[in-house]
Amino acid sequence: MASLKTPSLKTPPLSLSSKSLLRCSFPNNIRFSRSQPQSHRFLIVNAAAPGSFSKKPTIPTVPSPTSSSSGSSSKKPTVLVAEKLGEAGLALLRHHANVDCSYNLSPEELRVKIAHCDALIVRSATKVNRAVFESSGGRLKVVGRAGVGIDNVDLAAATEHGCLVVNAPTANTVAAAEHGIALLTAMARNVAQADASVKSGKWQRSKYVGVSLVGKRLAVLGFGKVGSEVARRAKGLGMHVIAHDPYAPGDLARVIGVELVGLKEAITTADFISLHMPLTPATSKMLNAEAFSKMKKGVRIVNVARGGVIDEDALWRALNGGIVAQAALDVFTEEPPSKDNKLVHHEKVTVTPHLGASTMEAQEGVAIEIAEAVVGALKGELAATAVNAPMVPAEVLNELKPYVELAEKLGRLAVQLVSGGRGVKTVKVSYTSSRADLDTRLLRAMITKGIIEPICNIYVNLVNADYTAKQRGLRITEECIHLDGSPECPLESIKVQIANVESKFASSKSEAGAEIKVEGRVKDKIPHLTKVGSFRMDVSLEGCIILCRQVDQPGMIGKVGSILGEENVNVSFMSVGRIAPRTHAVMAIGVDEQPRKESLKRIADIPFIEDLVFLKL
Ligand SMILES: NC(=O)C1=CN([C@@H]2O[C@H](COP(=O)(O)OP(=O)(O)OC[C@H]3O[C@@H](n4cnc5c(N)ncnc54)[C@H](O)[C@@H]3O)[C@@H](O)[C@H]2O)C=CC1
Ligand SMILES: O=C(O)C(=O)COP(=O)(O)O
Repeated sequence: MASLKTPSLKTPPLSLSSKSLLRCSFPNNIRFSRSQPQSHRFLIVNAAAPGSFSKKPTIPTVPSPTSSSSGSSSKKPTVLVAEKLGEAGLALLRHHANVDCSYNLSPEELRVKIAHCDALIVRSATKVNRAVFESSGGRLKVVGRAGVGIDNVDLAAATEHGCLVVNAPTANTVAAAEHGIALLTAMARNVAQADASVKSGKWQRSKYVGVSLVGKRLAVLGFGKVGSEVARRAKGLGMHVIAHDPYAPGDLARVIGVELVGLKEAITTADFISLHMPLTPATSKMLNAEAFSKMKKGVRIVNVARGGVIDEDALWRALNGGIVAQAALDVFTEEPPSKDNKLVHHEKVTVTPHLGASTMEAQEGVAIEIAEAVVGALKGELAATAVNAPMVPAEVLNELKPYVELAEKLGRLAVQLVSGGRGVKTVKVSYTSSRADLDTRLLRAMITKGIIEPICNIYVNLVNADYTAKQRGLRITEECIHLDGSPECPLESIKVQIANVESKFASSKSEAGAEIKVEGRVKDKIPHLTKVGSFRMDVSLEGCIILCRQVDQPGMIGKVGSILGEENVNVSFMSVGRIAPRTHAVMAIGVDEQPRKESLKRIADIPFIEDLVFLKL
């Protein structure tokens, strides 16, 4: 028995740093729950650069404006590396792309250069703002952030421009955690101040008496990759560690022996606070005057996250007012901080110049991680670390690949049946599946691509599909018709319906005449068209298709076939769908090349052919 239900869309959790920054919008009627482990997330971007390296899955895409098909250096994509990157990463990039290492570019120089680049790699110092995307003229396909924090990249602008943003979220975790611990211990024992004092010829042993860490309460704010590694190490130092993170998994905390608590409890009870959350609108100035006023007198603060999560003026006042005994800061709201920055010069503050990720090991690792992600994305392969697009697990992607092709082609066919391509606003997609947890994001994106690209000059990919649909007022609703059956096959069929439009092929409308309706399925991994309007057929979706409506009678196939033969048009398949014998039928003819207008007219003029349309796939 078939039952109707809205798809339950199981999507993996976002990279923790990206969770609150993801700005992809989805239609109102669909809710996404995120539940799969984050280690196997992948995304595909429609950048079609030449490919001869890995055999990872790709999806069929339209070539990007800069794509090429040969391996010659002039045809290779160009990658601008705007900040220092480890040699191993550069070597990997050079293998697949022309690499322009231009460091310390001014914003103007970056905007000029970017128009000639397919990818950009940055660290934390380069502001990749809207102007950068606008200056790229659509050529920029990938921004690689060689590190974790992506607060220096305008994700909304990237998404609107169909540009994928990837980061390197794992390679510098340990380095950042070690730096956090280094600052914690150095601060507690006044190492930096004492060092400067000795070097200036003094010997002030009583001035630099420190505080012990053992038995003290450390509150880790942001219990993600870095925060949890800091917690692990602090436990080793004998500290009592609590953590606050609204999204942290409780089981990881339990394993490490850390108690997850609310923000209030964390900041009011801690002797030490270590910050490890991303900078987002929600975390901006999270430690402000109000927060400081609630803290235990004499609290000590470490920040290896982002300067912006602290209200720096409020911290300065809290230091002077004796609430905060000491602070150790690796990061600042403005970097580098101005020469007269009050915090930098405060005697109770230890500072480093954003060194959290700066170990030899971390930089080599980050460079490789980002180079692989960027090269892969340029080739249309999977990106495990996309931060501005929905991500699909690799195994799901492999399985869905032929259905992804089917989805795009059905969208492309349906929109070509609309008179003048005008008035396409309401699209309903129905999936028939025995899977209760069918992930349709990729399919919906490709249907959107198929519908939008033939009618307007917009490049649509998985990154900007939902955004582009919304911009164009295109409302796509989805339903999943659940079948009892083997869940081996992810999808039985996909149906695309476009409502409230004129059709240039009347038979493509449903019985009620309200919507243009096309339906397809995958057979032997090949997408097939199985229904147009009320007419069943079975044609593989390759090349081009001629659809003819005729009065069903003997000899029609022969007549059409002869004309195509005379016109030297090669037929790849033919299929006739009819409601009942000798009534009306729709003939679908697959052709390898586009027939001349005159050839199509000769077919249309055959007696009893009532309607004809030519469709490109
Ligand atoms: N100083 C440096 O050189 C480095 C700095 N970082 C910074 O550290 C941050 C964290 O890095 P990872 O641990 O790798 O990222 P992550 O994504 O693994 O962890 C961030 C955690 O913060 C949590 N979070 C989000 N909003 C929060 C809130 N309002 N309150 C408390 N927790 C919240 C998230 O749920 C997540 O668990 C990065 O975003 C980056 O800004 C990272 C590496 C090096
Ligand atoms: O990975 C991060 O978030 C960092 O802050 C490291 O920044 P960097 O790449 O050293 O400029």
